[in-house]
Amino acid sequence: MFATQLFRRSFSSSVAMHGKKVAVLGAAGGIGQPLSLLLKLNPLVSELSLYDIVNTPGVAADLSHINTPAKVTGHKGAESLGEALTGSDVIVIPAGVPRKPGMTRDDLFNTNANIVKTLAEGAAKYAPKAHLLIISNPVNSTVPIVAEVLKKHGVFDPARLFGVTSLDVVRASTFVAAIKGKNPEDVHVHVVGGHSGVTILPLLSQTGIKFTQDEIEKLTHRIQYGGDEVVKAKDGTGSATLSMAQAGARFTNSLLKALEGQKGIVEPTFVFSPVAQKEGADFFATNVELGTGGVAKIHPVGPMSDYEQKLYAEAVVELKKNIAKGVQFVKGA
Ligand SMILES: NC(=O)C1=CN([C@@H]2O[C@H](COP(=O)(O)OP(=O)(O)OC[C@H]3O[C@@H](n4cnc5c(N)ncnc54)[C@H](O)[C@@H]3O)[C@@H](O)[C@H]2O)C=CC1
Ligand SMILES: O=C([O-])CC(=O)C(=O)O
Repeated sequence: MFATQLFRRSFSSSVAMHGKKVAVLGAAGGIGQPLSLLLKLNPLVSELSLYDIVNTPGVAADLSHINTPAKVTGHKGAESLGEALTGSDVIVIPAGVPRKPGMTRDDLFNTNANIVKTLAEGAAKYAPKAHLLIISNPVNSTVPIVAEVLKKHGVFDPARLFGVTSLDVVRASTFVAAIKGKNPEDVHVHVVGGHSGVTILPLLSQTGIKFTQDEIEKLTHRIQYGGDEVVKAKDGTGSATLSMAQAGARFTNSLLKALEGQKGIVEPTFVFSPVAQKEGADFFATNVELGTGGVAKIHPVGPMSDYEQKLYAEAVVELKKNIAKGVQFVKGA
């Protein structure tokens, strides 16, 4: 009870006037369950619709006993996707397989591309005005897949499609704070680019913190490959789930607050963006101001050191390939 109250206070100090319907697709999974728990505690959520191909009735029954206002419904199997999605304001997608040691995120493409495409088709049909938050990897390709599916259905609005890259920013704060003896909550790192390896570019030069070149190189590598630390430690049983659930709940909460009309909410996210379009990358993560219609203002990358400029060039080369692969998957089908 006390923990619940603490959680609720940390999300928002004011009680929602009108809540939103949030659907979680992949809700029975390693991310889906703790993410759904955190969303059940969020006072801005009036209805929580849990969809998966397995186990959602149990997850929904369990969460529904928590004494917060959000109404919880469970939907299992493809035939129930329509009822799960209809009326959704926000759809969060953590459906799909996670990595095992030795795999890259791109190795998940063959399985997850199909899963995400099917779910995007459902969203286009049953909730064409919803905001879509994509967690499923490889994010650099799954977000373009969703965009192409929505375009095919004539319902693509770039202001309502987000790749969730919040975990990179959460990790960057934690890792920088650890070596500088600071409170991680006080450390803000602008992480730009995409969500895999060299495409993750932490702009440590913008933090105002002094680093040696050795610290910069080690921290950059750790932030780029933070996901691998968890994959290795989980030793074949999956990748980050709990930290991802927290990061995903944080992003969803920020969006919900912006949809309710709160101003000045900025989150890093991978969106259809002009930032790197002249270099050929149509999607790019930078800080984005959120508003009542989703993306309100895309911030530029900002000043970069010579070292960061070199990494930026490497990131864009890889990102372009990942984006093209996603686009081709839908266009070539
Ligand atoms: N964006 C990010 O920063 C991060 C992304 N991820 C990615 O999130 C995804 C999920 O990871 P976990 O939750 O650990 O995996 P998991 O295997 O524990 O859960 C995935 C869930 O998706 C469900 N699912 C599979 N096919 C589905 C379909 N067609 N429709 C609906 N649900 C379906 C499964 O039944 C399962 O419950 C992975 O692709 C992983 O790489 C993981 C961590 C961070
Ligand atoms: O590493 C993975 O495969 C999962 C992920 O995206 C992350 O933890 O950042």
